[in-house]
Order: sequence, then C-alpha cells, then structure tokens
Amino acid sequence: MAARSGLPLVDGFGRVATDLRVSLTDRCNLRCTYCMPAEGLPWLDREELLTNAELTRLIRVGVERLGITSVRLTGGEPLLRSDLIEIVAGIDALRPRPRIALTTNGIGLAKRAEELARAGLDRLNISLDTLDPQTFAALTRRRRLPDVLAGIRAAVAAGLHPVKINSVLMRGVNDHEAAHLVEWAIGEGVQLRFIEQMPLDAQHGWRRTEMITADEIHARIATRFRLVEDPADRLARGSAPAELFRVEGTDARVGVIASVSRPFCGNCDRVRLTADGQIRNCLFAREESDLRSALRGGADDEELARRWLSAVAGKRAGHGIDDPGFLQPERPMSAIGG
Ligand SMILES: Nc1nc2c(ncn2[C@@H]2O[C@H](COP(=O)(O)OP(=O)(O)OP(=O)(O)O)[C@@H](O)[C@H]2O)c(=O)[nH]1
Ligand SMILES: C[S@@+](CC[C@H](N)C(=O)[O-])C[C@H]1O[C@@H](n2cnc3c(N)ncnc32)[C@H](O)[C@@H]1O
Ligand code: SF4
Ligand code: SF4
Repeated sequence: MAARSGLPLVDGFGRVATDLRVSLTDRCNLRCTYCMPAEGLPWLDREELLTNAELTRLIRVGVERLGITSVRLTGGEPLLRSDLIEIVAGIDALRPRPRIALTTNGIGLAKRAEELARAGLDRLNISLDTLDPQTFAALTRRRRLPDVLAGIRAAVAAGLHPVKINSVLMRGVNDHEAAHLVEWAIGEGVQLRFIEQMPLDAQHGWRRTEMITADEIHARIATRFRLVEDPADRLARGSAPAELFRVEGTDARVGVIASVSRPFCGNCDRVRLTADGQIRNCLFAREESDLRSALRGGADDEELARRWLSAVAGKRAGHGIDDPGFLQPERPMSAIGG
C-alpha cells in the first residue's frame, strides 16, 4: 500500500514519533568508559555512511510526509562530520522547518558554535561529567577538559539558549561531584541534567546494582542544595526525558533523566536514523529497517515513507531493562545515536 502524504509515525500503543534523532557518524574523539572501550570500535567505512544529500533526502521525507517536527543531530561525535554546517543548513531549508538541535561532547565547538547558529542550529546539549581534569582523563581517556569548557562558553556566547549539559554519574568515579556540578552550572547559566547510566555500552559492562539511581543523584545534590518541584515544570514536561527541579533560592533548573528507574517510554515520541541509514524505532530496538539500501536502490519518497511507517508501527511498549529476558541491543549507543 502506498503512503499518502502527512501520515503520522504511529505505533501500536498510539504513540506518535515526531522527534527524529540522526546519528551523523559512529566515530568519536573521546572514549567515555560508559560508552566504548579504550581502543575504540570497528568504525563504519566511509561508503557505508549516508552522504549529506542522502541524509537530507531522508529527513525531508520525515518532515514532508511523516510529521517529523524536530531533528536532533548526534552520534558518535557529530562535530567530526566535516560537512556538519552544510547538513544543518540543508535541514534549515526544509519546509515545514523542523527545530534543529545537536548533542555533542563539545570538542571543537569553540571554533564552530557561531557558524552553527548562523546555519540554523536552534539548540545544543553538551556532555560533561566532571570538572576535575584528572577525573575527566580517567573517564574519557583523553585530556580534553579545557576544550569542552571552551565549547560550552562559546555555545552560550552564540546565543544557543538554553544550553543543556548532560552528566552521567559513575559510582566512585564522579558521583561525589554532583553538588559541585550544580554550583558550576548555576554560575555558567546552563541547565544541568544528570543521567542514569543505561546498558548501551559496547563492552556490555553495565550492572543494575552499580548504576547511580535517580534517588542517589538527589541524595548527592541534597548535601548542598534543596531541589523543589515546580508544578509548571511537571505540566510542561510532555515527552521530555528530564524531570526538572528548581534549585531553591534561584531560578536555575536541574534535570534528572531516570531512564532506568523511572522510564518515560509511555510518552516516547522518538525515532532514530543511524549513520548508515537504518531506522530504529527505539534505543533498545532489536531490529532495524534498512532505508539506505532502499534509497540507493532507487526507491521513491513514497516507498521510503512506507518502510519508515512500518518500522515505527512495530515499536515495543518500552525498553524492558528490568524484564527477566532483557537483551542489550547489539549496537552500542555511539553507533545508534544517543
Ligand atoms: N531511554 C531513553 N533515553 C534517552 C532517549 N533519548 C535520550 N535519552 C537519554 O537522555 C540523555 C540526553 O539526551 P539528549 O541528546 O541531550 O537529548 P534530550 O534530553 O532528549 O533533549 P532535550 O531535552 O529536548 O534537549 C541521553 O544521554 C540519554 O541518556 C531515549 O529515546 N530513550
Ligand atoms: C552517545 S553520546 C553522542 C553525542 C556526543 N558524543 C556526546 O557525548 O554528547 C549522547 C549522550 O549519550 C550519553 N550516554 C552515552 N552512553 C550512555 C549510557 N551507557 N547510558 C546513558 N547515557 C549514555 C552521553 O553522556 C551523551 O550525553
Ligand atoms: S558518550 Fe559521546 S563523547 Fe563519550 S565516547 Fe560516547 S559518543 Fe564519544
Ligand atoms: S527506551 Fe525506547 S521507548 Fe523508551 S523512551 Fe527510549 S526510545 Fe522511547
């Protein structure tokens, strides 16, 4: 059956995907221990990656025919794509124009933040787990903390508001820094979000008992700050992964992304496109739908839309991390697009 234009990406539970997360590359210049091994991974070959033209075509199909209203560029490390500015400008030219966001480790951002904003980027999320150079080197296996801090300041200066900072807390590594990170974020005028670690690392080293839970995150922050729940934040949450809290005595918000202990799958509005052109209906999906082969085989927009609709229709209710038969997906977060 041919897809008519404007069909929503609806799944069997009535959820509608409007937020497309696109991985631009599986490569990275850091080696965060919760993400990949020290030696890196067998990266995709260049010809396996979607080109700028292929990416833009698929995103156009999502926007024009399938109700995609926001696009987040991620990876791997999206700033490693030399054609990133052209990719952003290509999405900016689509009609209806989707919101355009980027998730990055911030390395090299100091030089490119303004150019990205000019090309049409609306928002930026930057990952930073520690403010201590030694801990940064241990956690990411690279000595690049000053580059990340410079990138964050450049993003704020470029007006990419609000700049959000993602921090994964690891037991005995950086969890003692939670309150200090909150203090720093208030000073920098950025919104800090703490993330529960998920079983998506390439090494399959995640243990439920080792993960720092949302309750523990709150306890560590409470040593210095009181977080209060604002009913307006709760009402405005929608499908956002982060629960927001106001830091008492300030207007600053701190977010907690409790993907494991308080899953938000019931409100999920996400669908993913990997750097090699596979549609994944969930971070934890066990199947992918190969749009790249269809595209390179000459499929028209209608056929691409039909395949995409069918991929989303089969989405499961949730990630199932706590289910007895849970199996971690074969591809790690860096290859899926976090
Ligand atoms: N379980 C789950 N976790 C997700 C998903 N998307 C993002 N996350 C988690 O949320 C963290 C932050 O994601 P970001 O890429 O910054 O994007 P976001 O929080 O969705 O974006 P905004 O709140 O719109 O800025 C990621 O590092 C993941 O840990 C998802 O689809 N499912
Ligand atoms: C996979 S990275 C890709 C973009 C970019 N390289 C970065 O680090 O921001 C996206 C986000 O996923 C988070 N992440 C990576 N592995 C994770 C895991 N096992 N559990 C939870 N979040 C994870 C990172 O902290 C980062 O905020
Ligand atoms: S979390 Fe991001 S920066 Fe860290 S290794 Fe994974 S892809 Fe790279
Ligand atoms: S785990 Fe899957 S269903 Fe749950 S929020 Fe993430 S992408 Fe959506």
